[in-house]
Amino acid sequence: MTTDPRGWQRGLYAITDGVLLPDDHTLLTACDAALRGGLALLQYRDKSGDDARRWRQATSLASLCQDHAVPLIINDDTALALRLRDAGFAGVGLHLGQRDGELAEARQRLGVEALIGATCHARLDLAERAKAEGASYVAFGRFFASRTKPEAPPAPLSLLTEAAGLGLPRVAIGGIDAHTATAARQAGAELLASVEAVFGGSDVEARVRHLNQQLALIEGEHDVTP
Ligand SMILES: Cc1ncc(COP(=O)(O)OP(=O)(O)O)c(N)n1
Ligand SMILES: Cc1ncsc1CCOP(=O)(O)O
Ligand SMILES: [Mg+2]
Repeated sequence: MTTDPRGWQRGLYAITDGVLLPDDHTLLTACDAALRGGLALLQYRDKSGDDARRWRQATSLASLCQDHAVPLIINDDTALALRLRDAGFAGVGLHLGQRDGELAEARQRLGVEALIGATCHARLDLAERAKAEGASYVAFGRFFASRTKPEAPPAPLSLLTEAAGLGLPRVAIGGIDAHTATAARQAGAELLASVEAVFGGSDVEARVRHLNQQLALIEGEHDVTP
């Protein structure tokens, strides 16, 4: 699905935000720029509760992600992910928090191929349960101060190292930027999830390229951008 030879399991995971990207044009322009900069995954996270807006924006993003061969992950909403899949979009996945519905049921409804991620906060037991219920990746955090979700419970970086034995890609979230990404990656996170560092300023493509360069430096690679 993704053009990155390492697939969706490693790299930058951008998450949209209804405050930073308030209208369709801003959302689509910024996501297109982020995809050009090089993403492993893109998540549509919209808390508006406006079904028409959510369908309109999700279909546009699904089409964009398909063009870039990057999976689109739908936050919170199993029904929306299913509806997109049934409309013929490829590479549509789902991210569920602890209060967003049953992961096992979502896995059954979306099928074995779908990417489904789970929020595990600072708890390995939640990650083990998510794995047993069919999660494709487990997300921990927040690891650093976050203006997007300041109330998210804090987690220690050591948790990422402890979670290595799960054998699933580990996502680090919460205050991930070009500086903090280093520590999260070194602690073991394969995927670095970020809202503000990606979408919190102008020239989103340059911001993503800079983040990817930081990740490449950590790994001693020359470049991870496409
Ligand atoms: C990759 C990733 N990790 C964690 C979250 C947080 O999910 P959740 O706890 O359900 O909180 P909301 O995002 O729904 O506010 C996430 N969205 N993505
Ligand atoms: C959704 C979510 N869950 C835990 S922290 C967070 C927000 C991440 O946003 P930012 O990268 O701007 O800190
Ligand atoms: Mg949620």
